[in-house]
Amino acid sequence: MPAAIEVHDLVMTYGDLRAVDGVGFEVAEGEFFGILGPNGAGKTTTLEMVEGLREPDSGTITVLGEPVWPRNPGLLPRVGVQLQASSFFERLTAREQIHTFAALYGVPGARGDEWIERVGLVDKADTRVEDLSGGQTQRLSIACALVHDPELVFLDEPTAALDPQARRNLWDLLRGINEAGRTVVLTTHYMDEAEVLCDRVAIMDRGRLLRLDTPAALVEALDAPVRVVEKRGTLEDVFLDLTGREYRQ
Ligand SMILES: Nc1ncnc2c1ncn2[C@@H]1O[C@H](COP(=O)(O)OP(=O)(O)OP(=O)(O)O)[C@@H](O)[C@H]1O
Repeated sequence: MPAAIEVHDLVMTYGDLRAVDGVGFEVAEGEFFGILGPNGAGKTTTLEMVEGLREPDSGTITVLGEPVWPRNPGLLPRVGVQLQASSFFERLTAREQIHTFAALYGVPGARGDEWIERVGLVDKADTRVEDLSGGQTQRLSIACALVHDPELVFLDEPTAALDPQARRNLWDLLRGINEAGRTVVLTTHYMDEAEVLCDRVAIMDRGRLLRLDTPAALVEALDAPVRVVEKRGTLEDVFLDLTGREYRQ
């Protein structure tokens, strides 16, 4: 399968700090790829360089066969990036926000309405973005990243502020777009999320890539004693069984 992303020997320093220190990896087309690592590992910096938002000190990056730096406008319609809430247009409602994104990408506003529904924000469509909760804002930012049906999607901790209902719904949504052939790259702090969703994960720490493999192979290779507990489900499964999977406000 051709590579959607090729990264070689990426370096980014902030003063004395090597935030990203010789990172290299490939992501195949159609792959669901996760980047894991503790706070400050260099995940966001890596992602921003791969997205073409930040210029690396050194190293090369190719996305969908094209270089990402200097900024490559040809890639914009083919790639979706979940922006931080601070990048929203001020004083627009959720619907106006996503319609604006749709218009920028030249897709019909109706597509924005579909996405409002898919992320469970119909009741909040007429609410201004600054009055949305953290989880609602996050769902809107994901919808805005996907409204133009990009071939490749980047999501930075997409489920960080979400309740279990929204998290599971987002998992289903991301799995769906991946099964439809889209490449998905995300960072996460949730191991269960990485295990359930990702074909392969890269584990970073202190700017370096420590391991890269399928979740199963990484667990298999674990050279440490583990406590084996037979489980029928997780506490989260119980919680969702009791409280349902519908989006909450
Ligand atoms: N603009 C910047 N100026 C200076 N240092 C920075 C800057 N951006 C990031 N850093 C530092 O670079 C390191 C890597 O940060 P980065 O945000 O990439 O980590 P991360 O793995 O995404 O962390 P988290 O899980 O907390 O989001 C951190 O030590 C951070 O403090």
